[in-house]
Amino acid sequence: MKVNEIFLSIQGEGISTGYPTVFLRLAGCNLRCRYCDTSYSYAEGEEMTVEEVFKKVTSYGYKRVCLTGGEPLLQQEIKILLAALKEYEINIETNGSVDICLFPLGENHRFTMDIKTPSSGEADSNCLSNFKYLREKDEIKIVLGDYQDYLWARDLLKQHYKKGIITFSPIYNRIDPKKIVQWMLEDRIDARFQLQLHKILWHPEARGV
Ligand SMILES: C[S@@+](CC[C@H](N)C(=O)[O-])C[C@H]1O[C@@H](n2cnc3c(N)ncnc32)[C@H](O)[C@@H]1O
Ligand SMILES: Nc1nc2[nH]cc(C(=O)O)c2c(=O)[nH]1
Ligand code: SF4
Ligand SMILES: [Mg+2]
Repeated sequence: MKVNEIFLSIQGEGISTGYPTVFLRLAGCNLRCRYCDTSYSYAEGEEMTVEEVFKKVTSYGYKRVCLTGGEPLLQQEIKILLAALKEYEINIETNGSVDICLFPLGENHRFTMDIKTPSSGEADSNCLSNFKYLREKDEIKIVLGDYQDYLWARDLLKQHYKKGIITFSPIYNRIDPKKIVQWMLEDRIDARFQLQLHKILWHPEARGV
């Protein structure tokens, strides 16, 4: 597996925000979101065997893992890793462009699937058939840069949403986060608003946190 970084921090995003979590960031991505805060993961990485990754991830003594990147679903070996970590609570941050039905998940594992909005420049990459494979416990994450993105996302959800926990969040430093809250409440949207907690606690460009 090509690994960009492995570190222990607290989960800064999504429904497990605040819990100690081991982060496994795989290298390489098939998209180029304009706002991407992790472009250092596109090329930088070290080849590690699944056994080496397993050893490192389990060495921290926490049973909560965030598998991210780059795009983690581009590396087939994650299937072996997920099987080895079947008792671990794992969320897989995926960009929504990869067919998730090729990665059936166990009870303790869930997807956090982005829907790429127009501001990302990658809205044509969304694999919309993924909506039918998401379960109640999976997350659908929508990162917004402006009102156009919000309207676009609201309409897309109306058409395609089936199951899963929806979160809205801002592109960091691009939009006043309060505006998103205001739009959600005006439209009586029953979704979760979130900020990237790690960027509040540490420098927004800090790595390994
Ligand atoms: C770096 S990506 C890696 C996983 C996968 N490639 C994806 O896009 O979901 C992890 C999460 O960070 C979010 N993200 C990246 N840059 C961001 C930024 N500048 N502001 C807010 N969220 C950002 C992405 O939308 C995604 O939900
Ligand atoms: N603390 C912390 N929480 C995170 N949740 C998702 C992250 C990611 O980069 O995918 C991330 C990250 O980079 N740091
Ligand atoms: S898909 Fe994720 S890692 Fe890839 S460019 Fe977009 S935000 Fe960055
Ligand atoms: Mg991040």
